[in-house]
Parts: sequence; structure tokens; C-alpha cells
Amino acid sequence: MTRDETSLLARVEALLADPAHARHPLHEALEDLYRHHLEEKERLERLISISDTYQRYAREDELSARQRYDKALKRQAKLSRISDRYQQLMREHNLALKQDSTHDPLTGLPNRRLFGERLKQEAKCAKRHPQSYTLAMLDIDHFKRINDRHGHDVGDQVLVAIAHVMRQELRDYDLCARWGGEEFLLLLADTQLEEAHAIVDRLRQRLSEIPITVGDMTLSITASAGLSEHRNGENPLEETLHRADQALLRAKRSGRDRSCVDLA
Ligand SMILES: Nc1nc2c(ncn2[C@@H]2O[C@H](COP(=O)(O)OP(=O)(O)OP(=O)(O)O)[C@@H](O)[C@H]2O)c(=O)[nH]1
Repeated sequence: MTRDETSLLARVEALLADPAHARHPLHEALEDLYRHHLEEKERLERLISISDTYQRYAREDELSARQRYDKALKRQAKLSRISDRYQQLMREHNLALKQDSTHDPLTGLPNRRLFGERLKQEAKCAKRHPQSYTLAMLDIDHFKRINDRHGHDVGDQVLVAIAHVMRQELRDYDLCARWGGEEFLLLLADTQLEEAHAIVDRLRQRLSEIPITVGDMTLSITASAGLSEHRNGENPLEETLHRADQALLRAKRSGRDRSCVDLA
């Protein structure tokens, strides 16, 4: 309320309270006007108060809505990070599972399953571009003696060293799998028997040069191998492999440390 208004109201109140003006013809009308003014003033103050309260709540609501929004954003970002990490873990887990299911844990070489898959691919390719490949079954000679004389751990180390040499010596498009204990199966892609024979003999030579140190002794190993070239229409995992096995048997029977080819 301004000072003018306050003093005007004070003057009116004084006039109305003065008994000398009680019977004045304007007394009643002035009194009505005075009360009406007071009521209007009160109503206006109430409205202002309601409006202030409303604005305060609106500001608070806006603030808390913004805080809720920020909080939700942060939670969303956190969930995205967790989800990304989870997906990354799943990818790593799946890769590890795939690696475990297709590779030998000791040597890291492909296992039978991967070899079988690769042979199927080879068969598909052969339909489009007929080409020859050779299978070679390679077996370490008298491996049991190494285990018996020097222990299983030394045997394991020899297997790991053999796998290392295989990886070094073979071409990228060949495949060497650990087929069993000390048996390895080689797929020599796009290679006929004669060439494969030379490759396998070079590989056997490298294997015999692996220095195996046990205490102050140095041992060496030899290997025998049997080879067969895949024939058109032949089931590789049954017929071709069987012929390679037979050739390996001949290599073992005729004194080991050699390779035999299947010519049947
Ligand atoms: N250290 C080790 N030895 C293994 C593993 N798998 C198989 N062996 C051993 O390999 C040996 C294979 O022995 P045999 O099948 O008699 O063959 P070999 O002594 O190599 O004789 P030939 O093949 O006839 O020359 C066994 O003593 C098995 O215990 C392995 O993962 N680690």
C-alpha cells in the first residue's frame, strides 16, 4: 500500500468514526465504499498470494523435472556402459568358446572338428574349381618312451614344440590338426601326391632337428607319415583318410622315420 493510500484510508476512517458526521447524508455511502475497498484489497492480496505460491511451485516443479531428467540421463548412460561392457564380454566369451571348441588346448592347433569343417569347404571349392589335395597322417615315433623315460611334462613340451614347427613350415593355406595323442593330420591344399611327399619329408626333417633338452641331455624325435591324394568323388574323412592311415601303418612297419604314399 502506498503512503497516499494509507493516509487517505486513515482520513476516511477518522471521518467515519467522528460522531459529528454520523448523520451526514454521505456517511453511509462512504462507509459502504470504504468496506468495498477493503474487501477488494483483501481479494487482490489473496490473488497475489495464490499467484506467488503457484509460481513458486511451478519453479520447484521445473527444477525437480530437470533434476529427474538429468538423473534419468545419467542412469541411461550408465546402463549403456554396462550393456556395452556386457556385449564385449559376450563377444570375448563366444570367441573363447569357439576357440576352445575348434582347437586343441595343449598345442593350440586346430582339432578334428575344425579339420572336418575345412574339408567340407575344400569339397565345395573342388566342385567349382576341381583341384587336388593330399592328406598326410603324421605320427611321432616311440613317443611313449619319451613319456616313460622323461615324464609326461617333457612329452607335453615336445608336442608343443612339434606344433610350433608345423605352423612355421606349412603354408598359410595348408592345415595341420592334432588328430590324437601324438598324431597329426595335414591337409596340403592344391597339392598332388609327389609334391606333398616332398613337403612332408622336409617337415619330418625339421621335426628331427628340434632340440629337446632334458637336464643336461639333448634328445631328438623322428616321425612317420602316410599320404594319400584325394580322389574325385571320394569321402575324404573316410576313404582318403583311411588310405593315409594304411600308408602310415606301412611306414611304421617298415622301420619308422619315413613316409609312405598310398598308390593303390
Ligand atoms: N605327454 C603326453 N603324452 C601323450 C598325450 N597324448 C597321448 N600321449 C602318449 O602318447 C603315447 C603314444 O604311444 P603309442 O600309441 O604306443 O605310440 P608310440 O610310443 O609313439 O609308438 P609308435 O607310434 O608305434 O612309434 C602314449 O604313451 C600316450 O600316453 C599328451 O597329450 N601328452
